[in-house]
Amino acid sequence: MIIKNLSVKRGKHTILKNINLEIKKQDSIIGIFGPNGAGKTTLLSVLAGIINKYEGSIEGLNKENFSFLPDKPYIYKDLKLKNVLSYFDGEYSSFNVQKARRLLNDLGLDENMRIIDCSKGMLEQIHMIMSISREVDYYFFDEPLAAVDPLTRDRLMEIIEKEKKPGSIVLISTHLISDVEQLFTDVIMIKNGEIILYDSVEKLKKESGEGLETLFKERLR
Ligand SMILES: Nc1ncnc2c1ncn2[C@@H]1O[C@H](COP(=O)(O)OP(=O)(O)OP(=O)(O)O)[C@@H](O)[C@H]1O
Repeated sequence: MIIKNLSVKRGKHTILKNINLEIKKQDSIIGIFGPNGAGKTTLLSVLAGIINKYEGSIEGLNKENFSFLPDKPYIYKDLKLKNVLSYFDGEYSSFNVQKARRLLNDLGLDENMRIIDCSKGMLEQIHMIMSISREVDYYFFDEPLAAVDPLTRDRLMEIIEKEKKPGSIVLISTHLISDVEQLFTDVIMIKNGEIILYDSVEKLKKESGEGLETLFKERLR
């Protein structure tokens, strides 16, 4: 995926400023960090085609080769979980229904449960399972692990690592840096709509001798 000179404006306000990124390292899991309002959701929404008013170009993405998990629940509340499975199965040729069933079962989520009866954390798990069960080249997850308890968070992180399509690339925006930092191979930092850093975690840690959260606070001060 190659992003060239990407800018997003709302009236006089520029939300993303001339972003250039080449994201091509297979099997990378990239954390997108930045303060509130930095532009993380806007960037992921542009990549997912939700926002289509922008300047610049994005190469390498098409309707069928990415899976997007927005920061708010979007699954229709009146459905039972089994209907959600059927819906995804019919809607996306990339959806692996056996994988989704296995993961729901592993997490103890009953297919007969109605979405409206799910807790916030359960909803987050269901959305993640639906998203990761698509066999795609790119996964875009916007703040996916905010509502789950620490044990479930660990299990979901394991699921992201193990269950994504082999060779695929995952972009995850999050504020939970220290909780999830072992998941990331690379980091993108955004400040005021600009990319101020894109590097591998290994290199950053070696250079600074710090954890990612300390680095984040230093760079974004
Ligand atoms: N529809 C809109 N109209 C005007 N401004 C917007 C709109 N959507 C987002 N913005 C502005 O764009 C900026 C970036 O917002 P965005 O949601 O991308 O940030 P974020 O990094 O995801 O923040 P957070 O960490 O709080 O979720 C903010 O200043 C926000 O006010």
